Amino acid sequence: SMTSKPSRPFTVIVEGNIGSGKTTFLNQFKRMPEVIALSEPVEMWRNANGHNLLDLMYEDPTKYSMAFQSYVQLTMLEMHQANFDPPIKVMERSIHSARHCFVENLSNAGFLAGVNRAVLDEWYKWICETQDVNADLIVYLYTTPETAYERIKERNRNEEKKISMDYIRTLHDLHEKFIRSGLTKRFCKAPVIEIDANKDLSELVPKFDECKDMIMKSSAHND
Ligand SMILES: Cc1cc2cn([C@H]3C[C@H](O)[C@@H](CO)O3)c(=O)nc2[nH]1
Repeated sequence: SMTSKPSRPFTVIVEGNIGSGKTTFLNQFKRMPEVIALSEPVEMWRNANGHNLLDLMYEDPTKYSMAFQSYVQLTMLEMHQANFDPPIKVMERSIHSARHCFVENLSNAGFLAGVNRAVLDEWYKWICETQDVNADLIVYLYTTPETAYERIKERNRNEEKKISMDYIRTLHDLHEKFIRSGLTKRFCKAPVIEIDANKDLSELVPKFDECKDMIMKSSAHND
């Protein structure tokens, strides 16, 4: 009989604060043929039709938060809908952390007026109701705000020069709430896999390998 191909690959979403080690985690999967690892589309945000929306947002969040988060929502939806052949897709962040961590933060900070937040929210609700933006596993890379901030300063990404410790602490709290409030159950039934990504990289890789094994086992289960 025809086996009905699942509408999407076994989907893993990697969530975590800025500087929590997501890129390092994703790179572990880039070598595996049965996995397609999709990094956050930062390059698209840096060049949206010639505009560096990421830089504009950090330079003048009041003026550009709406344009930036609206474009993030579109690019994240494209990532959710990207269905390649490999049976497993690992995504860096999601349309969900965009809404519940970053949009929430900009709104709380007063950079996103109520009307803008309402429009973003209407799009988000419609997308969740009509598109398949669900996941099979969520991996949460836990760090302290201090560790995250240290790594951001080390990595020294140009647009992130102005990031303050307060911003990272607030984002940390929003990620903790997003992950631990049960909100993720709306788009992923499985329990969140948490990795203590506070360690330095050498201790982290064995943890990544352990997590990779769990992902491979769960996805095999899924077929
Ligand atoms: C989904 C989502 C990711 C994301 C990243 N960012 C920022 C945080 C980092 O400085 C940079 C790359 O993650 O983009 C943001 O402001 N809003 C976002 N929303």
